[in-house]
Amino acid sequence: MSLARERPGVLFLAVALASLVLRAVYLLYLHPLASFRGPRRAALSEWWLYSVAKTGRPEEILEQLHRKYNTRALRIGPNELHLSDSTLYHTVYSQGHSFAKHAHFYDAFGTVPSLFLERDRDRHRQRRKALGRFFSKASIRGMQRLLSAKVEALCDLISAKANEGPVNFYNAARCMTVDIISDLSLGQSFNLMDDAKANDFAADYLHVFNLVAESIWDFMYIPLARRAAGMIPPALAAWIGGPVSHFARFMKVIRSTVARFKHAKATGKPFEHEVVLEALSELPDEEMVIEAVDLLVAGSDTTATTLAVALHQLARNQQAHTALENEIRQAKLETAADYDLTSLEQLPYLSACVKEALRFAMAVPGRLPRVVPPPRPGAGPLTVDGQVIPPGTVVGISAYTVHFDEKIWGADAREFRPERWLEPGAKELDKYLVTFSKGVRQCLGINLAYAELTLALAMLTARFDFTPDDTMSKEDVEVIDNFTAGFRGSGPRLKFSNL
Ligand code: HEM
Repeated sequence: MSLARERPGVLFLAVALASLVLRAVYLLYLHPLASFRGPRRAALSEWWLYSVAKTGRPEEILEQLHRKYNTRALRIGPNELHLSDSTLYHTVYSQGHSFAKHAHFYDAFGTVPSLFLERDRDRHRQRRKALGRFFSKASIRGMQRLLSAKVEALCDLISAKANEGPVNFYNAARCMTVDIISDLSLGQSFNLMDDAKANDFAADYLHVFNLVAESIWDFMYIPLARRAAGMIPPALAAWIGGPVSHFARFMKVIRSTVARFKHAKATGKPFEHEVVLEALSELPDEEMVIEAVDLLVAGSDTTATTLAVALHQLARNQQAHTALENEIRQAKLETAADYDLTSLEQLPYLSACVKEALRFAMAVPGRLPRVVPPPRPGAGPLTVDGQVIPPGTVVGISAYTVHFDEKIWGADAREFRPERWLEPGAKELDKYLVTFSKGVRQCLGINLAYAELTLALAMLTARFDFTPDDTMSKEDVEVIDNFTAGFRGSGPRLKFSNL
């Protein structure tokens, strides 16, 4: 009693220390995950996971730890496990909605529930239905002219710049994918390709995507950071300058496009083609804005990274490059009209290159955390190596784990080898191509991504020879994970010559 009155600070510290010690004892010895192996620091707090994420290469670190602790269910947080058993992928990411997205992880992406963030089963289904029609295979085929016009514009730009030295192909691909998704979603292309003055294709808007990517782990593990960022008024953002002001401008453009869309709809003036906003027109303005932002972010760098990795690998792998070139030449693709998606999809080597690029580049390489549901009648509990994973545990399996699993792909799992998709039994491999995740929350943009990759690989191979820029460093092409993959340095730079 007297200590509380005379030295309240000391008492407070003693209580705080005791509760920390008690919490540590609970987490290490009494928690339902106490028997799962992993670093002690991981069991004690989420800061360990934050520090691992910030290295940019969390998947490699987790892979080493699975080996070190000799477990396929590694404890990576107080209540989280990373699983390295590829056969469980379809259980965790299933057609049923039973494994829900983990709120704490996904809150980093925003607070307004977009399709990507919605956790309510029925609301997600409704939104998915509304948007799904637009991104169906048939609908994407219907947009083929728009897509090939954009790929052709990229080829023309590269052709014009080919004599000026190597091209930053990663940025070039990003400009193209942003132009495509902005046109499809908003009915108004950002025209980044038109703004690209030099061979580095360093359009201002790409800084916005860099900013989103670079902040994601801070926003995830430091909630205060995301709240503070959300409160920056536009005038202050403009004053801060750099990527923050680009982001404010980006939001302004989207808000005014949504307003313009609503006005055009009310006055009966249609857009040149059907746009995604149409499917969302019943939503409140802010939800429309956030959905458009999500589509722009989800539908640009992901495809661009995959395309950049594909071209870089083909530039390094003469055998694969020649095989693709021969197939494209024999297909006699002379005018833009010959680049018909249905016909291109029949070209086996091209299709193998697209799949191998999706496997090897894995534009979303990491774990997608889900919460283990309570057991359902008739279904057994989630079990790894004989250990039952308690309901309420957060679990995730990385695409990196599945795509580099030698039991599935063989000893050359870490090599870019399109031929693996043409060998006997290759059909079985489709199941383990998890780039877009699987089940009810799998990517909405699969058909669009496949179409862009197919058209771009075909057109670029038909028009150019390309080789790596020999001034590129290892760091330039080192892939890092900011939820979506990016590069530590410039990304692939390639020398193009017209064929
Ligand atoms: C190679 C390119 C792409 C890759 C690798 C990719 C990957 C993924 C992955 C792994 C998810 C699941 C994320 C999670 O569960 O947290 C996802 C969801 C999503 N993707 Fe993609 N994506 C790509 C292209 C696109 C494109 C072009 C669009 C544009 C429409 C798009 C829009 C979305 C949306 C809206 C979701 C949320 C779906 C839902 O929760 O129902 N993605 N994507």
